[in-house]
Amino acid sequence: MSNITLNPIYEKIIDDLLNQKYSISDFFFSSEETKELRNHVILQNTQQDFHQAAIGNAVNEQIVKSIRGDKIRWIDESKKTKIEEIFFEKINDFILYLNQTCYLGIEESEFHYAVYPEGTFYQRHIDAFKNDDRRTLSIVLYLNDEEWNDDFGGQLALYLPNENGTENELNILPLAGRLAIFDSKTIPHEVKKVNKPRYSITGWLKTRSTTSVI
Ligand SMILES: O=C(O)CCC(=O)C(=O)O
Ligand SMILES: [Fe+2]
Repeated sequence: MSNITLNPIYEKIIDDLLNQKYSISDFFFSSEETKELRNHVILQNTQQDFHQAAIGNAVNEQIVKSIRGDKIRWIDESKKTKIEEIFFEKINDFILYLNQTCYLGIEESEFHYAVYPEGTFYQRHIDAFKNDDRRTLSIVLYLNDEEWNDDFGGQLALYLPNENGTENELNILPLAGRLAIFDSKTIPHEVKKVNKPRYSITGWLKTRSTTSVI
């Protein structure tokens, strides 16, 4: 650990994750980087490269839409553009830091762009799949414009368990450049209905599977 330079932004995220299983950071990416990623996602969306997001192996589109209405496009890290390269450089540096300081054993990551058209939402859920326990940390970077407020909806609601069995609902506004990170296996969450298009990059840091039989 001696050759790791202490990074205060990463340290704050790690402290939060250890103490409360989620962290909200407004300083991970610069406003310039956020703006470029935002322009990129808007341009791609106009080129209609996005498709209706699925849920597990559900096939009925009407049922899927009653649970989640976002449209997504997976990012291929091997074909990254200049701004995506900056995104992955920062994320991969953070993964290295997590592995070196917390021994998390992150071996893989996956990210997609997401657009929530007006009137859509994502009902309460947990990100880890029942038959695949590799998703460890969920990461969402919001790419909306600066003046997003409660009237626009689209809050990320985290449902945080209390010791007495009740839970607290924490509502997070999807502000430009805001990074939300939370435990993929234990934190139920939802995206409240949006009143105007909402843009983000969502992804997961994954460990080696502990359930698969080789
Ligand atoms: O966009 C968000 O705030 C959360 C998205 C989400 O929960 C998901 O894609 O699994
Ligand atoms: Fe989720």
